[in-house]
Amino acid sequence: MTSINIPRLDLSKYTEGTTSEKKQFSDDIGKAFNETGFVTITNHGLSKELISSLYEQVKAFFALPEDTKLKYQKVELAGQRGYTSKGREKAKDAKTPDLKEFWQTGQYVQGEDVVKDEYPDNLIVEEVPEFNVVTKEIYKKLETAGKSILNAISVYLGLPEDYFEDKVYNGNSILRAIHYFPIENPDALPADAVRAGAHEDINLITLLIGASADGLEVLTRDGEWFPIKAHGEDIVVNVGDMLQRLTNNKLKSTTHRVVNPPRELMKNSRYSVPFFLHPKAKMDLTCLDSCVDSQHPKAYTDITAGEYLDERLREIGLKM
Ligand SMILES: O=C(O)CCC(=O)C(=O)O
Ligand SMILES: [Fe+2]
Repeated sequence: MTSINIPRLDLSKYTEGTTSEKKQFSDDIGKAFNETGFVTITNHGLSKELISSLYEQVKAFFALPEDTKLKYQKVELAGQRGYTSKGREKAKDAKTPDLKEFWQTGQYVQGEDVVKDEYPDNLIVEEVPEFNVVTKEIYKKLETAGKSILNAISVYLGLPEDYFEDKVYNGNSILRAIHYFPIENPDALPADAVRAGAHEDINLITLLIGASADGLEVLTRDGEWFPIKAHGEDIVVNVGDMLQRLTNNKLKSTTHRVVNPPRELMKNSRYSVPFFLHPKAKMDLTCLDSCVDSQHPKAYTDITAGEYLDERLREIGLKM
């Protein structure tokens, strides 16, 4: 069996550490992103209490009657805000939709910014008022943690530490609360139906709360699936396709999936909350000069983040 290194890193060593601790963090996360594209993070600024309260509210939302949840489904927004019901999203090359339903919250735009008119408004769940409050707080805290991680990555890449700052300010990031719903009769499922089919994330980096429940697996370079084991409140952070593209494959966007539990546990729900950190649509994803040389010829055409996102949302069935 392949063993892969998914290091557990302390983010406070970067945000509050000495010069040498900061350097160490950049080196460690850079190396891990170069090899497998996954790390787990502690001291990320989200308290245990905040995370439990998030789960409480997420459970309360998904427990609402389907009719109520469907009030918040806006197909014309390609699932980018509000509710997406069962059976709508599938992994890029899959035939059968994932066994999940989810909710998406977008940016809370600060100040006067042209993106205010580009982004759809967030939807407010009237029936569960606290859900709106806690998802907003989680959005902001994960965005802050994500920005620190991008700073550390910039240092690793030899870029100015603030390279991503203006690109992700008021960026198009999405917080997604996912409910992998109970399956009462596993025999009735199509043979290829899974909680989340093998895929790569589209965005720059993903920060995931909820790794404590089993099921998340990454594909190793030897073609074996390797389960991610994280401690209770750890956050799993991985590289998405936008960062892989910008770095001309120096940082790896690794394929991952969520497998179904053993039959006897199919009746249990699984919840997870990924934050997909996106830049503004106008960010240029042209491969960085510093990542292109004769051993690493430029692997991608030039594209902006907005154009790339559009292309990808079509592939997963969310955009027509
Ligand atoms: O639910 C999980 O653990 C991972 C979900 C995921 O990979 C995704 O939504 O992109
Ligand atoms: Fe993912």
